[in-house]
Amino acid sequence: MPDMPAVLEILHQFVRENPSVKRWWVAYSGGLDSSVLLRALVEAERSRPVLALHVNHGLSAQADAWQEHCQRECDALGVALTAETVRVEVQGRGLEDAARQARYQVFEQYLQPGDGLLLGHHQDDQAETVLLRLLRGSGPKGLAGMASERVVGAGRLYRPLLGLNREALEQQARQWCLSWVDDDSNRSLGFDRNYVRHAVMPAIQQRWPDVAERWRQSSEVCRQSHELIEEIAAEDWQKAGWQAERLGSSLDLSVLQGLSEFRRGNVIRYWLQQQGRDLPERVHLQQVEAQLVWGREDSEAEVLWGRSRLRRFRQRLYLLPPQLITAQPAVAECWDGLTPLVWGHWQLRLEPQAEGGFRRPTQGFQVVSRQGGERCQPFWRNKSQTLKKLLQEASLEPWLRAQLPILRVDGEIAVVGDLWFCRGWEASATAAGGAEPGYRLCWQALGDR
Ligand SMILES: Nc1ncnc2c1ncn2[C@@H]1O[C@H](COP(=O)(O)OP(=O)(O)OP(=O)(O)O)[C@@H](O)[C@H]1O
Repeated sequence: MPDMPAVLEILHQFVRENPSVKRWWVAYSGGLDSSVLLRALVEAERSRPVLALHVNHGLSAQADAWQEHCQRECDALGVALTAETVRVEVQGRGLEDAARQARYQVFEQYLQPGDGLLLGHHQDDQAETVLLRLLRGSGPKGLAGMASERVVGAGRLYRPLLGLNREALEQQARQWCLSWVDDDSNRSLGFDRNYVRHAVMPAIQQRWPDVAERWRQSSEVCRQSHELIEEIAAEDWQKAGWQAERLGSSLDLSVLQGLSEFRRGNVIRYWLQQQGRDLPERVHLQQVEAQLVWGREDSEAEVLWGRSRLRRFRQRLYLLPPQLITAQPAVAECWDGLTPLVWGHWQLRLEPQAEGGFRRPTQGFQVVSRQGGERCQPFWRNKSQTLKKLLQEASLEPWLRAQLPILRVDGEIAVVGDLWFCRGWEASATAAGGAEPGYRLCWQALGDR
Protein backbone atom coordinates (compact mmCIF):
# COMPACT_ATOMS: atom_id res chain seq x y z
CA MET A 1 0.00 0.00 0.00
CA PRO A 2 1.48 3.44 -0.86
CA ASP A 3 2.21 5.80 2.04
CA MET A 4 -0.80 7.81 3.06
CA PRO A 5 -0.31 11.50 2.16
CA ALA A 6 0.66 13.60 5.17
CA VAL A 7 -2.47 15.76 4.88
CA LEU A 8 -4.75 12.74 5.01
CA GLU A 9 -2.86 11.19 7.86
CA ILE A 10 -3.18 14.42 9.84
CA LEU A 11 -6.90 14.70 9.11
CA HIS A 12 -7.58 11.07 10.03
CA GLN A 13 -5.88 11.57 13.35
CA PHE A 14 -7.56 14.93 13.85
CA VAL A 15 -11.12 13.62 13.39
CA ARG A 16 -10.35 10.65 15.66
CA GLU A 17 -9.07 12.96 18.37
CA ASN A 18 -12.19 15.13 18.31
CA PRO A 19 -15.12 12.81 18.92
CA SER A 20 -17.18 15.50 20.67
CA VAL A 21 -17.68 17.42 17.40
CA LYS A 22 -21.05 16.49 15.93
CA ARG A 23 -20.79 18.31 12.63
CA TRP A 24 -17.87 19.74 10.65
CA TRP A 25 -17.71 22.96 8.69
CA VAL A 26 -14.82 23.89 6.43
CA ALA A 27 -14.16 27.62 6.00
CA TYR A 28 -13.77 27.37 2.25
CA SER A 29 -12.37 30.38 0.41
CA GLY A 30 -11.79 28.40 -2.78
CA GLY A 31 -8.04 29.01 -2.36
CA LEU A 32 -5.45 26.27 -2.40
CA ASP A 33 -5.24 25.60 1.34
CA SER A 34 -8.91 25.33 2.11
CA SER A 35 -9.41 23.25 -1.07
CA VAL A 36 -6.89 20.69 0.17
CA LEU A 37 -8.45 20.83 3.61
CA LEU A 38 -11.97 20.23 2.33
CA ARG A 39 -10.95 17.32 0.16
CA ALA A 40 -8.92 15.72 2.95
CA LEU A 41 -11.73 16.09 5.47
CA VAL A 42 -14.24 14.52 3.09
CA GLU A 43 -11.89 11.54 2.74
CA ALA A 44 -11.08 11.26 6.43
CA GLU A 45 -14.56 11.71 7.89
CA ARG A 46 -16.89 8.85 7.09
CA SER A 47 -19.75 9.31 9.54
CA ARG A 48 -20.31 12.89 10.66
CA PRO A 49 -21.71 15.57 8.32
CA VAL A 50 -19.23 17.80 6.47
CA LEU A 51 -20.43 21.24 5.32
CA ALA A 52 -18.62 24.11 3.63
CA LEU A 53 -18.98 27.80 4.44
CA HIS A 54 -17.88 30.44 1.95
CA VAL A 55 -17.82 34.14 2.69
CA ASN A 56 -18.19 36.38 -0.32
CA HIS A 57 -16.49 39.64 0.66
CA GLY A 58 -17.50 41.29 -2.59
CA LEU A 59 -14.12 43.05 -2.69
CA SER A 60 -12.92 41.72 -6.03
CA ALA A 61 -14.51 41.77 -9.46
CA GLN A 62 -13.98 37.99 -9.31
CA ALA A 63 -15.84 37.50 -6.03
CA ASP A 64 -18.95 35.98 -7.59
CA ALA A 65 -16.89 33.77 -9.89
CA TRP A 66 -15.04 32.42 -6.81
CA GLN A 67 -18.32 31.65 -5.14
CA GLU A 68 -19.48 29.79 -8.27
CA HIS A 69 -16.21 27.86 -8.29
CA CYS A 70 -16.79 26.85 -4.65
CA GLN A 71 -20.30 25.73 -5.53
CA ARG A 72 -19.07 23.55 -8.42
CA GLU A 73 -16.35 21.92 -6.31
CA CYS A 74 -18.74 21.25 -3.44
CA ASP A 75 -21.32 19.76 -5.80
CA ALA A 76 -18.64 17.43 -7.16
CA LEU A 77 -17.65 16.36 -3.62
CA GLY A 78 -21.27 16.02 -2.48
CA VAL A 79 -20.77 18.69 0.20
CA ALA A 80 -23.50 21.24 0.98
CA LEU A 81 -22.13 24.76 0.59
CA THR A 82 -23.43 27.79 2.43
CA ALA A 83 -22.32 31.07 0.84
CA GLU A 84 -22.86 34.32 2.66
CA THR A 85 -22.23 37.74 1.16
CA VAL A 86 -20.95 40.40 3.55
CA ARG A 87 -20.41 44.12 3.38
CA VAL A 88 -16.89 44.98 4.41
CA GLU A 89 -16.68 48.37 6.06
CA VAL A 90 -13.13 49.60 6.38
CA GLN A 91 -12.39 51.14 9.76
CA GLY A 92 -9.18 52.06 11.54
CA ARG A 93 -7.21 48.84 10.98
CA GLY A 94 -7.50 48.56 7.21
CA LEU A 95 -9.19 46.41 4.62
CA GLU A 96 -7.62 43.06 5.54
CA ASP A 97 -8.70 43.40 9.14
CA ALA A 98 -12.22 44.55 8.20
CA ALA A 99 -12.64 41.55 5.86
CA ARG A 100 -11.40 39.23 8.56
CA GLN A 101 -13.83 40.64 11.09
CA ALA A 102 -16.74 40.32 8.69
CA ARG A 103 -15.72 36.71 8.02
CA TYR A 104 -15.57 35.79 11.70
CA GLN A 105 -18.99 37.33 12.24
CA VAL A 106 -20.36 34.94 9.64
CA PHE A 107 -18.57 32.02 11.32
CA GLU A 108 -20.11 33.00 14.67
CA GLN A 109 -23.51 33.33 13.11
CA TYR A 110 -23.50 29.79 11.67
CA LEU A 111 -21.77 27.76 14.35
CA GLN A 112 -24.08 25.77 16.63
CA PRO A 113 -23.10 23.90 19.79
CA GLY A 114 -21.23 20.74 18.75
CA ASP A 115 -20.02 22.29 15.47
CA GLY A 116 -16.33 22.30 14.56
CA LEU A 117 -15.06 24.81 11.96
CA LEU A 118 -11.81 24.03 10.16
CA LEU A 119 -9.52 26.69 8.73
CA GLY A 120 -6.73 26.08 6.24
CA HIS A 121 -3.94 28.03 7.96
CA HIS A 122 -0.57 26.30 7.69
CA GLN A 123 2.96 26.66 9.05
CA ASP A 124 3.98 29.49 6.70
CA ASP A 125 0.81 31.47 7.53
CA GLN A 126 1.73 31.05 11.18
CA ALA A 127 5.31 32.28 10.62
CA GLU A 128 3.97 35.33 8.75
CA THR A 129 1.47 36.02 11.53
CA VAL A 130 4.16 35.87 14.19
CA LEU A 131 6.44 38.20 12.25
CA LEU A 132 3.59 40.65 11.61
CA ARG A 133 2.71 40.65 15.29
CA LEU A 134 6.33 41.21 16.22
CA LEU A 135 6.37 44.17 13.86
CA ARG A 136 3.26 45.50 15.61
CA GLY A 137 4.93 45.19 19.01
CA SER A 138 2.85 42.31 20.41
CA GLY A 139 3.62 40.56 23.69
CA PRO A 140 3.64 36.82 24.50
CA LYS A 141 -0.05 36.40 23.77
CA GLY A 142 0.30 37.70 20.22
CA LEU A 143 3.62 36.01 19.60
CA ALA A 144 2.07 32.68 20.53
CA GLY A 145 0.57 32.92 17.04
CA MET A 146 -2.78 31.61 15.91
CA ALA A 147 -4.29 29.06 18.26
CA SER A 148 -4.73 25.55 16.90
CA GLU A 149 -8.13 25.49 18.57
CA ARG A 150 -10.48 27.97 20.20
CA VAL A 151 -14.10 28.87 20.81
CA VAL A 152 -15.98 30.71 18.06
CA GLY A 153 -19.61 31.61 18.67
CA ALA A 154 -21.36 28.51 19.97
CA GLY A 155 -18.87 26.14 18.33
CA ARG A 156 -15.12 25.58 18.11
CA LEU A 157 -12.57 26.57 15.50
CA TYR A 158 -9.66 24.31 14.53
CA ARG A 159 -6.53 24.75 12.43
CA PRO A 160 -5.39 21.19 11.76
CA LEU A 161 -2.82 22.13 9.07
CA LEU A 162 -0.53 24.29 11.21
CA GLY A 163 2.13 21.56 11.15
CA LEU A 164 2.39 21.50 7.32
CA ASN A 165 4.05 24.02 5.09
CA ARG A 166 2.73 25.64 1.92
CA GLU A 167 4.85 23.44 -0.32
CA ALA A 168 3.38 20.24 1.14
CA LEU A 169 -0.13 21.53 0.50
CA GLU A 170 0.72 22.54 -3.06
CA GLN A 171 2.14 19.12 -3.77
CA GLN A 172 -0.96 17.49 -2.39
CA ALA A 173 -3.25 19.72 -4.43
CA ARG A 174 -1.41 18.76 -7.62
CA GLN A 175 -1.46 15.08 -6.73
CA TRP A 176 -5.22 15.24 -6.24
CA CYS A 177 -5.58 17.38 -9.41
CA LEU A 178 -7.56 19.95 -7.45
CA SER A 179 -8.58 23.22 -8.99
CA TRP A 180 -8.52 26.33 -6.88
CA VAL A 181 -8.87 30.06 -7.29
CA ASP A 182 -5.99 32.50 -7.05
CA ASP A 183 -6.80 35.80 -5.43
CA ASP A 184 -4.61 38.33 -7.29
CA SER A 185 -4.83 40.68 -4.31
CA ASN A 186 -2.60 38.06 -2.58
CA ARG A 187 0.21 39.40 -4.75
CA SER A 188 -0.25 43.09 -4.03
CA LEU A 189 2.65 44.21 -1.88
CA GLY A 190 0.50 47.04 -0.54
CA PHE A 191 -0.90 44.64 2.07
CA ASP A 192 1.38 43.95 5.00
CA ARG A 193 0.87 40.21 4.91
CA ASN A 194 1.70 39.97 1.22
CA TYR A 195 4.78 42.10 1.72
CA VAL A 196 5.96 39.77 4.48
CA ARG A 197 5.08 36.70 2.37
CA HIS A 198 6.71 37.77 -0.89
CA ALA A 199 9.43 40.24 0.06
CA VAL A 200 10.56 39.37 3.60
CA MET A 201 10.10 35.66 4.23
CA PRO A 202 11.95 34.40 1.11
CA ALA A 203 15.08 36.27 2.19
CA ILE A 204 14.87 34.88 5.72
CA GLN A 205 14.11 31.38 4.48
CA GLN A 206 17.05 31.43 2.15
CA ARG A 207 19.40 31.98 5.04
CA TRP A 208 17.47 29.98 7.68
CA PRO A 209 15.47 27.34 5.81
CA ASP A 210 13.88 25.98 9.00
CA VAL A 211 12.71 29.39 10.20
CA ALA A 212 9.05 28.36 10.38
CA GLU A 213 9.88 25.45 12.69
CA ARG A 214 12.13 27.63 14.87
CA TRP A 215 9.42 30.25 15.22
CA ARG A 216 6.92 27.52 16.01
CA GLN A 217 9.11 26.63 18.99
CA SER A 218 9.33 30.27 20.08
CA SER A 219 5.58 30.61 19.71
CA GLU A 220 5.06 27.58 21.89
CA VAL A 221 7.25 29.12 24.60
CA CYS A 222 5.26 32.36 24.27
CA ARG A 223 2.00 30.45 24.58
CA GLN A 224 3.22 28.79 27.77
CA SER A 225 4.49 32.11 29.14
CA HIS A 226 1.15 33.69 28.40
CA GLU A 227 -0.68 30.91 30.24
CA LEU A 228 1.63 31.36 33.21
CA ILE A 229 0.99 35.10 33.21
CA GLU A 230 -2.76 34.46 33.17
CA GLU A 231 -2.46 32.00 36.05
CA ILE A 232 -0.57 34.56 38.11
CA ALA A 233 -3.14 37.22 37.23
CA ALA A 234 -6.04 34.98 38.27
CA GLU A 235 -4.32 34.24 41.58
CA ASP A 236 -3.57 37.92 42.27
CA TRP A 237 -7.13 38.82 41.36
CA GLN A 238 -8.44 36.37 43.96
CA LYS A 239 -5.99 37.64 46.56
CA ALA A 240 -7.01 41.22 45.85
CA GLY A 241 -10.53 40.26 46.96
CA TRP A 242 -12.46 40.98 43.78
CA GLN A 243 -15.97 41.94 44.73
CA ALA A 244 -19.09 42.85 42.79
CA GLU A 245 -20.38 46.27 43.81
CA ARG A 246 -23.76 47.95 43.39
CA LEU A 247 -22.10 49.55 40.40
CA GLY A 248 -19.13 47.79 38.81
CA SER A 249 -16.66 45.82 40.88
CA SER A 250 -13.62 46.51 43.00
CA LEU A 251 -10.23 45.23 44.19
CA ASP A 252 -8.38 45.84 47.44
CA LEU A 253 -5.83 48.55 46.79
CA SER A 254 -3.54 47.52 49.67
CA VAL A 255 -3.09 44.10 48.06
CA LEU A 256 -2.42 45.74 44.69
CA GLN A 257 0.07 48.13 46.29
CA GLY A 258 2.00 45.13 47.62
CA LEU A 259 2.60 43.82 44.09
CA SER A 260 5.30 44.89 41.66
CA GLU A 261 4.20 47.43 39.04
CA PHE A 262 4.25 44.69 36.37
CA ARG A 263 2.08 42.36 38.35
CA ARG A 264 -0.31 45.17 39.19
CA GLY A 265 -0.70 45.99 35.50
CA ASN A 266 -1.12 42.31 34.79
CA VAL A 267 -3.95 41.82 37.27
CA ILE A 268 -5.70 45.02 36.15
CA ARG A 269 -5.54 43.86 32.57
CA TYR A 270 -6.94 40.47 33.59
CA TRP A 271 -9.78 42.14 35.53
CA LEU A 272 -10.76 44.30 32.55
CA GLN A 273 -10.66 41.30 30.27
CA GLN A 274 -12.94 39.36 32.62
CA GLN A 275 -15.44 42.23 32.56
CA GLY A 276 -15.26 42.58 28.76
CA ARG A 277 -13.75 46.10 28.94
CA ASP A 278 -11.17 47.77 26.72
CA LEU A 279 -7.62 46.84 27.64
CA PRO A 280 -5.22 49.59 28.68
CA GLU A 281 -2.33 50.95 26.67
CA ARG A 282 0.84 51.61 28.58
CA VAL A 283 -0.04 55.28 29.04
CA HIS A 284 -3.33 54.35 30.74
CA LEU A 285 -1.57 52.06 33.17
CA GLN A 286 0.87 54.88 33.96
CA GLN A 287 -2.10 57.14 34.75
CA VAL A 288 -3.66 54.46 36.94
CA GLU A 289 -0.34 54.18 38.82
CA ALA A 290 0.11 57.91 39.35
CA GLN A 291 -3.46 59.01 39.95
CA LEU A 292 -5.15 56.02 41.56
CA VAL A 293 -2.71 53.49 43.01
CA TRP A 294 -0.38 56.07 44.52
CA GLY A 295 -2.68 59.10 44.31
CA ARG A 296 -4.16 61.00 47.23
CA GLU A 297 -6.50 58.89 49.37
CA ASP A 298 -9.65 60.94 48.90
CA SER A 299 -8.97 62.26 45.42
CA GLU A 300 -11.80 62.12 42.91
CA ALA A 301 -9.42 61.18 40.14
CA GLU A 302 -10.63 58.96 37.38
CA VAL A 303 -8.79 57.18 34.57
CA LEU A 304 -10.93 56.54 31.54
CA TRP A 305 -10.32 54.94 28.16
CA GLY A 306 -12.74 53.28 25.74
CA ARG A 307 -15.21 51.30 27.78
CA SER A 308 -13.06 51.28 30.90
CA ARG A 309 -13.41 53.62 33.86
CA LEU A 310 -11.34 53.29 37.01
CA ARG A 311 -11.71 55.20 40.28
CA ARG A 312 -10.50 54.88 43.80
CA PHE A 313 -12.34 55.07 47.11
CA ARG A 314 -11.42 53.99 50.66
CA GLN A 315 -8.51 51.71 49.74
CA ARG A 316 -10.36 50.00 46.91
CA LEU A 317 -9.92 50.39 43.17
CA TYR A 318 -13.25 50.44 41.31
CA LEU A 319 -14.01 49.46 37.74
CA LEU A 320 -17.17 51.36 36.87
CA PRO A 321 -19.53 51.14 33.90
CA PRO A 322 -18.50 53.13 30.82
CA GLN A 323 -21.50 55.42 31.25
CA LEU A 324 -21.52 56.57 34.81
CA ILE A 325 -25.04 57.35 35.96
CA THR A 326 -25.23 60.95 37.09
CA ALA A 327 -28.82 62.16 36.65
CA GLN A 328 -30.90 61.85 39.80
CA PRO A 329 -33.82 59.45 39.37
CA ALA A 330 -37.26 61.06 39.44
CA VAL A 331 -39.39 60.85 42.59
CA ALA A 332 -41.60 57.74 42.70
CA GLU A 333 -44.72 58.92 44.51
CA CYS A 334 -46.01 55.71 45.89
CA TRP A 335 -44.35 52.31 46.06
CA ASP A 336 -46.14 49.57 47.98
CA GLY A 337 -42.97 47.42 48.06
CA LEU A 338 -44.88 44.32 46.93
CA THR A 339 -43.39 44.25 43.43
CA PRO A 340 -39.93 45.44 42.33
CA LEU A 341 -39.72 49.08 41.32
CA VAL A 342 -37.66 50.36 38.39
CA TRP A 343 -36.30 53.67 39.62
CA GLY A 344 -34.06 55.47 37.14
CA HIS A 345 -31.23 53.04 36.33
CA TRP A 346 -31.97 50.95 39.40
CA GLN A 347 -34.20 48.21 40.56
CA LEU A 348 -35.56 48.36 44.11
CA ARG A 349 -36.94 45.32 45.84
CA LEU A 350 -38.01 44.47 49.39
CA GLU A 351 -36.56 41.22 50.65
CA PRO A 352 -38.26 39.57 53.64
CA GLN A 353 -35.93 38.89 56.58
CA ALA A 354 -36.06 35.93 58.93
CA GLU A 355 -35.18 38.31 61.72
CA GLY A 356 -35.05 42.07 62.13
CA GLY A 357 -35.61 44.40 59.18
CA PHE A 358 -38.08 47.26 58.82
CA ARG A 359 -41.87 47.48 58.63
CA ARG A 360 -43.73 48.02 55.39
CA PRO A 361 -46.34 50.74 55.86
CA THR A 362 -49.83 50.14 54.47
CA GLN A 363 -49.85 53.51 52.71
CA GLY A 364 -46.58 52.64 50.85
CA PHE A 365 -43.34 54.63 50.45
CA GLN A 366 -42.37 57.71 48.55
CA VAL A 367 -38.99 57.06 46.84
CA VAL A 368 -36.77 60.13 46.55
CA SER A 369 -33.10 60.91 46.11
CA ARG A 370 -30.99 63.18 48.28
CA GLN A 371 -31.81 66.87 48.29
CA GLY A 372 -29.21 67.98 50.83
CA GLY A 373 -29.61 69.02 54.44
CA GLU A 374 -31.63 65.94 55.47
CA ARG A 375 -31.29 64.49 58.94
CA CYS A 376 -32.35 61.15 60.25
CA GLN A 377 -31.86 58.77 63.15
CA PRO A 378 -30.70 55.24 62.24
CA PHE A 379 -32.38 52.73 64.53
CA TRP A 380 -29.20 52.00 66.46
CA ARG A 381 -28.42 55.63 67.32
CA ASN A 382 -29.91 57.66 70.09
CA LYS A 383 -29.64 61.00 68.31
CA SER A 384 -30.40 62.19 64.82
CA GLN A 385 -27.53 63.14 62.51
CA THR A 386 -27.15 64.75 59.08
CA LEU A 387 -27.42 62.36 56.17
CA LYS A 388 -24.13 63.69 54.82
CA LYS A 389 -22.24 62.66 57.95
CA LEU A 390 -23.99 59.31 58.12
CA LEU A 391 -23.15 58.52 54.49
CA GLN A 392 -19.51 59.32 55.11
CA GLU A 393 -19.54 56.93 58.04
CA ALA A 394 -21.24 54.27 55.93
CA SER A 395 -18.49 54.54 53.27
CA LEU A 396 -20.98 54.89 50.44
CA GLU A 397 -19.05 55.50 47.21
CA PRO A 398 -19.30 59.21 46.30
CA TRP A 399 -20.58 58.47 42.78
CA LEU A 400 -23.60 56.67 44.31
CA ARG A 401 -24.64 59.41 46.73
CA ALA A 402 -26.94 61.20 44.27
CA GLN A 403 -28.42 57.84 43.29
CA LEU A 404 -29.20 56.66 46.80
CA PRO A 405 -32.88 55.71 47.17
CA ILE A 406 -34.51 57.19 50.25
CA LEU A 407 -37.86 55.78 51.31
CA ARG A 408 -40.06 58.32 53.00
CA VAL A 409 -43.39 57.84 54.74
CA ASP A 410 -45.53 60.91 55.44
CA GLY A 411 -42.52 63.13 54.74
CA GLU A 412 -40.26 61.32 57.26
CA ILE A 413 -37.21 59.29 56.22
CA ALA A 414 -37.88 55.61 56.97
CA VAL A 415 -35.21 53.76 54.98
CA VAL A 416 -31.89 54.89 53.48
CA GLY A 417 -30.88 52.67 50.56
CA ASP A 418 -29.61 49.27 51.61
CA LEU A 419 -27.63 50.98 54.37
CA TRP A 420 -30.01 51.39 57.31
CA PHE A 421 -33.57 52.13 58.42
CA CYS A 422 -34.65 54.70 60.97
CA ARG A 423 -35.74 54.55 64.57
CA GLY A 424 -39.41 53.62 64.85
CA TRP A 425 -39.38 51.45 61.71
CA GLU A 426 -38.20 48.21 63.35
CA ALA A 427 -40.40 45.25 62.37
CA SER A 428 -42.51 44.37 65.40
CA ALA A 429 -42.73 40.61 64.87
CA THR A 430 -40.62 37.99 63.12
CA ALA A 431 -41.79 35.93 60.17
CA ALA A 432 -42.04 32.91 62.48
CA GLY A 433 -44.59 34.80 64.59
CA GLY A 434 -47.08 34.75 61.72
CA ALA A 435 -47.16 38.54 61.32
CA GLU A 436 -45.67 40.30 58.29
CA PRO A 437 -41.89 39.89 58.34
CA GLY A 438 -39.32 42.65 58.49
CA TYR A 439 -37.72 43.72 55.21
CA ARG A 440 -34.41 44.76 53.74
CA LEU A 441 -34.16 47.03 50.71
CA CYS A 442 -32.25 45.57 47.73
CA TRP A 443 -30.79 48.27 45.56
CA GLN A 444 -29.34 47.00 42.27
CA ALA A 445 -28.22 48.54 39.02
CA LEU A 446 -30.16 47.58 35.91
CA GLY A 447 -28.24 46.27 32.87
CA ASP A 448 -24.51 46.81 32.24
CA ARG A 449 -22.60 47.21 35.49
N1 LIG B 1 -13.78 34.03 1.96
C1 LIG B 1 -13.61 33.01 2.78
N2 LIG B 1 -14.62 32.18 3.06
C2 LIG B 1 -14.46 31.15 3.91
N3 LIG B 1 -13.31 30.90 4.54
C3 LIG B 1 -12.27 31.69 4.30
C4 LIG B 1 -12.36 32.80 3.42
N4 LIG B 1 -11.16 33.40 3.37
C5 LIG B 1 -10.37 32.72 4.19
N5 LIG B 1 -11.01 31.68 4.76
C6 LIG B 1 -10.47 30.69 5.70
O1 LIG B 1 -9.37 31.24 6.38
C7 LIG B 1 -8.19 30.52 6.06
C8 LIG B 1 -7.02 31.44 5.95
O2 LIG B 1 -7.31 32.57 5.19
P1 LIG B 1 -6.31 33.18 4.15
O3 LIG B 1 -6.77 34.54 3.86
O4 LIG B 1 -4.92 32.96 4.63
O5 LIG B 1 -6.60 32.16 3.00
P2 LIG B 1 -6.75 32.35 1.44
O6 LIG B 1 -5.41 32.64 0.90
O7 LIG B 1 -7.87 33.29 1.11
O8 LIG B 1 -7.27 30.90 1.03
P3 LIG B 1 -6.64 29.54 1.33
O9 LIG B 1 -6.02 29.58 2.70
O10 LIG B 1 -7.80 28.61 1.26
O11 LIG B 1 -5.63 29.32 0.25
C9 LIG B 1 -8.50 29.83 4.76
O12 LIG B 1 -7.71 28.68 4.61
C10 LIG B 1 -9.93 29.50 4.93
O13 LIG B 1 -10.11 28.34 5.73
